[in-house]
Amino acid sequence: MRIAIGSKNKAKTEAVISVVQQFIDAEFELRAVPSGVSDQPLSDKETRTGAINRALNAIKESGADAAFGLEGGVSEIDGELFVCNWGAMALANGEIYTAAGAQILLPEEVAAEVRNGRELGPVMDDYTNRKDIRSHDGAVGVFTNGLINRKTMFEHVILLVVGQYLYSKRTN
Ligand SMILES: O=P(O)(O)OP(=O)(O)OP(=O)(O)OC[C@H]1O[C@@H](n2cnc3c(O)ncnc32)[C@H](O)[C@@H]1O
Repeated sequence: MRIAIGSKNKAKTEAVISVVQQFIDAEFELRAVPSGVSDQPLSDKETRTGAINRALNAIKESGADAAFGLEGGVSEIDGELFVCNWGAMALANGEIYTAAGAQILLPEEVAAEVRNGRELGPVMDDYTNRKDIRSHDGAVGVFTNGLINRKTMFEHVILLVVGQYLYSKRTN
């Protein structure tokens, strides 16, 4: 099966490849496609739409049999901001499977910058004094003391997505 991935971010591409290759005989190609949502999605709904758009755009650009999209964002609960993540798998026949990732609270110092219109990626780089956090630990890795990094969190999302795809293909 030819599978496209709608990003070149290593935390995303490595998560998709490491999980999917366990269950599907696949050749992968990476495509940096638009998400069709704002650079910093501000709700679960917008983040999920971004993941779906990335999967659909990757399939359209590549002509692959299936494609994955992963999107990070923030969502607000009772005035506090949580980092949120969504994944989608789109098939050439139009089927779409989606799942959400773990969510954890962002410290108010970080949340305030995002509310002021900055993207979480550069905010996290400034906060940690490190480069390209979004492609490695991610906010989830930083604020769990490295126990769950962004790749591991995305692996869980991909397991949830691929599991639904495999369930739909089961024969009783
Ligand atoms: O290369 P692409 O696939 O675009 O990956 P990205 O990390 O830049 O883009 P996302 O669409 O996943 O995330 C939207 C914004 O939120 C940031 N973001 C989301 N989750 C994050 C996390 O766990 N750590 C740091 N930044 C994060 C990200 O860097 C972007 O600025």
